[in-house]
Order: sequence, then structure tokens, then C-alpha cells
Amino acid sequence: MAACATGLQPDSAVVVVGSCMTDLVRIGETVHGHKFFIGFGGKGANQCVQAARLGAKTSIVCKVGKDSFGSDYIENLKQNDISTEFMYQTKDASTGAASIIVNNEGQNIIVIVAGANLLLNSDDLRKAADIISRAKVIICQLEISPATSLEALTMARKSGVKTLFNPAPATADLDAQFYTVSDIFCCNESEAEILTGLTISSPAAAGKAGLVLTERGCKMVIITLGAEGCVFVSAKEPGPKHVPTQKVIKPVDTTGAGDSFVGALAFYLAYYPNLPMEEMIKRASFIASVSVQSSGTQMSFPYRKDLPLHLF
Ligand SMILES: Nc1ncnc2c1ncn2[C@@H]1O[C@H](COP(=O)(O)OP(=O)(O)OP(=O)(O)O)[C@@H](O)[C@H]1O
Repeated sequence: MAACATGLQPDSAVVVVGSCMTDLVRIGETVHGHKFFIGFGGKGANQCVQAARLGAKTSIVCKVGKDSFGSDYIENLKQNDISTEFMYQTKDASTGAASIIVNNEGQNIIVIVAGANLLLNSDDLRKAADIISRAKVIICQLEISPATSLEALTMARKSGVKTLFNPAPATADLDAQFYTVSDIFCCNESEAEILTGLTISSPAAAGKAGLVLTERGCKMVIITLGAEGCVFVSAKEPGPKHVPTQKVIKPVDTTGAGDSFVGALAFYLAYYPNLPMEEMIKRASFIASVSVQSSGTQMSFPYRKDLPLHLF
């Protein structure tokens, strides 16, 4: 097991400790498909790619298999200007893979084998401790072992690094420490439903769920609501706030919109820390709404050069 050596990059503003998955997508009827492609996915890498495309100096701490998918993934992240110094390759498991079958009506069945993602451990975090403690923002999700995510967030918090936690995929029995270690707890509406047991059918209902989550100890909760934008609740300010997003007449593919949002938010937290939270959320929402206007996950994430100047 070895870290992949690239140049040292000790001061990444955004560090993601998270997952990489290879997406194997078959589109068509059950027996005779008419399209097959391999894409780069995994929430950790997706979020890191979006932050990097906006101009953030980024590092990823993750684990892939010593296989061709793993090697291709390292190359993909390098192409996106992400430091892969703490991207580990292991012989003990395959690169995480999501096998996705999409029928002609656009419905899909997804089988995820997390593989090497689940082998990212305390030793790996210890090796990356310097980069984590010197970051401006750390992002974690739940596609790696929850204990590793929690440890990374705790390490970052001890060094005064802003912690952005995306509890995805959500489980109802989430360890309560995730709430107290999160500066920003950002989930989508179905995750918020799983975590609170509440039904979310409107921004007002999302606000109520946000309050429940804030009371568990995080400084701020953001619940994304697809075309409705998002709702945020701050422990310091009264009342939930609904932030609508730009209208997209015909979304092409919303897969990964949540990751685009989280990656963009990390960029603003790291590089524009004095912007009001509502403005950061508006800008991150705008960027995520651009991602729904073309197909694919990372493929649809916009670059800074393609976005309006007023966002920067
Ligand atoms: N149809 C849409 N029109 C405009 N903006 C959208 C649309 N869908 C998503 N967005 C933007 O993307 C953000 C995140 O979307 P969403 O809440 O669907 O995340 P998600 O469910 O985690 O996404 P996914 O699981 O598909 O990656 C929204 O807050 C919004 O800003």
C-alpha cells in the first residue's frame, strides 16, 4: 500500500477525505443495452473536482484498488489539478464501483461495491495530518467508513479547519458526534428525512427538519431541495431561510448536483470566508444549477472560465 507521489502540496485550501467510485453505466432494456460507458464518480472525488474546477487548491485523501480503475482514477484527478499525494492504492480490495443500469424511461438500479473506500483508515489519516491541519476547509461524506470520516473531521476541528459534512448516504443511526463536529451539515431532502424521521414536502418542512438537526449540535444546517434551491438554518440566527435557485427550464441530468453544490460551497468557504452565508449558498446553488444542464456527473461540473464573472 503506498501513497502516489506527486509534488508536495502542503497548503491545499480544500481537502476532501472521501470516496472514489468507477461508474459502469448501461443504458437500455434489460437484455440488449444500447449504450455503455465508464465514468468517474464517488461523492468525495466529485466534490473535490467541483472545488478544483472553480480554482481551489485541493487535495484528496482516499483509497482505490491497485487495478486499472484505480490507476485511471488517479490520472483523472491529476487532470483536474487535484493533489493525489494522499491517494492510496491497495491490493486488498478493488476500486469502489457503482454498477448503474438505466432503462429507457430513465429509471435506474444502482449496485455499489465500496471496495477500497472502506479500507481508508486512521494510519492513512495520520500520514495526511499536515495537509488536513493546514487546510481552510475539510469535506467528508459517508461513502468511506463512518469512523474514518469522524476521525478526519475531529482532526480538522482540533486545528481550527472549517468542517463541511455531507451525511450521504444517510443512515438513521448516524453517530451523534457528527453533529457536534460539523460546522456545516449539508444534506439533501431524502437524507434529512432519514435523519429526522420527518416528511419534507416543502421549504417550510425542510426548515423544521433543519431546526431539528441544528439542535443536535451543528453550527449550521443546509438542506438542498433540487429545483427549489435550499434551506439553511444557523444556530446563531433565528429562523430557517429559504434560498431559491435559478430556474432551469429543461434539466438534462441532475445526477451529482448535490456534489457540485457541496464542492462549490467549500470553494467559497475557503476563498471568500467573509461573504454572508446566504450569498455563498446562492452562488453554490447557481453553479449546481449549471451542472444539471448537461449530462454526466463530473462531466457536467462547470469550470470557473465558463461561469459569470460576478460569481468570483
Ligand atoms: N432541476 C434543477 N433546477 C435548478 N437547480 C437545481 C435542480 N436540481 C438541482 N439543482 C441545484 O442543485 C442543488 C443540489 O440539488 P439536489 O438537492 O437535487 O441534490 P442531491 O439530491 O444531493 O443531488 P444528487 O443526489 O442527484 O447528486 C440544489 O440546491 C439546486 O441549487
